[in-house]
Amino acid sequence: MTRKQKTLDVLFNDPSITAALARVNVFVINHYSGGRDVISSLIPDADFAAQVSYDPLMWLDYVHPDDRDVTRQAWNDIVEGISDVFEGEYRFLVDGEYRWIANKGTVITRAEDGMPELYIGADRDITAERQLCDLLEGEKERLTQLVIRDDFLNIPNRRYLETKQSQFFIADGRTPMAVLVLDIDNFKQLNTDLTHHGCDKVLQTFVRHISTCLQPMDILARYGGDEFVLILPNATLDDAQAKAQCILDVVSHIDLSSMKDDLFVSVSIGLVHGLPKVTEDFWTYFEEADAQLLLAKKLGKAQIQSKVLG
Ligand SMILES: Nc1nc2c(ncn2[C@@H]2O[C@H](COP(=O)(O)OP(=O)(O)OP(=O)(O)O)[C@@H](O)[C@H]2O)c(=O)[nH]1
Repeated sequence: MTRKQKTLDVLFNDPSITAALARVNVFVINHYSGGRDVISSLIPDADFAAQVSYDPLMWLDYVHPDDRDVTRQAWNDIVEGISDVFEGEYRFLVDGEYRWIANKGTVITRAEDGMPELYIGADRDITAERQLCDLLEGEKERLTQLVIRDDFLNIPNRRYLETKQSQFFIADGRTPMAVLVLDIDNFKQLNTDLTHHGCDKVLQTFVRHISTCLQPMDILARYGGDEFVLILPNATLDDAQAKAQCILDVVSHIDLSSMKDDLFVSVSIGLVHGLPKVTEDFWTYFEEADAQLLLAKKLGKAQIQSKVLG
């Protein structure tokens, strides 16, 4: 008896070994001309087991359509003899439902035509692990959103500006960028006139009004208190100045008469525009815009001061 036949006898003809292998998620497939033997831990599907044709690609029909192309590519390397070792994670039809399976295995022998003959691998149902990972990922994303958003005004906060710069600030020397720093004028006095609670409402109204000047890709963040940052990726200087003017106008139309007569709101804006260089970051632009804001305050408030960075 050949060494190979001995191996096959042990694997397939000793029921205790067959059962033990399946229990520890080891599966073995022996293809031979005209049929195949399978020891399987996770492929109890009667339909699959009943298939006898020698088609090493047939099992891919049981892989979820969304995972099939990637799995097929990896398995093709095995079939074509490019590699003997296979590793993959995919959804597989087990007893009528798709389960996530991790499969790692290797071809032990090939037939004369080079096709895989004896394949041994370990497969594991990782559905519960995947579900837990998805749950944790979702929770992580939810917590991240909580940390980088101002939950009172429902816009990004300072931490967003500090941690997500790569998402909104392109510094390649050729992409235009405008950064505006906005600060409500005389908010301290307004707090005295309208109470802190009343001014909280003003902050919400302020954000609602400003939003009418913005487009989806513009980012309005609360820096803190009554100070806000507006990032206008890809904006021309004219666009940025038009938006700043729009903000000045809509804020001047905020109606406080339901709270108190003869009160109005205004905002001062520092605007910086340029083509950020690789040596610059968001804070370079922020500092310059903040300096322009200070100038606007000094020159009488309710105005825009701009600077173009070289
Ligand atoms: N109602 C309310 N007030 C806040 C909040 N955060 C900060 N403030 C108040 O906003 C005021 C900010 O005042 P400043 O910006 O320093 O000064 P200002 O009176 O606006 O003066 P200028 O900025 O020079 O026009 C302070 O009185 C803070 O207590 C908030 O969340 N709600």
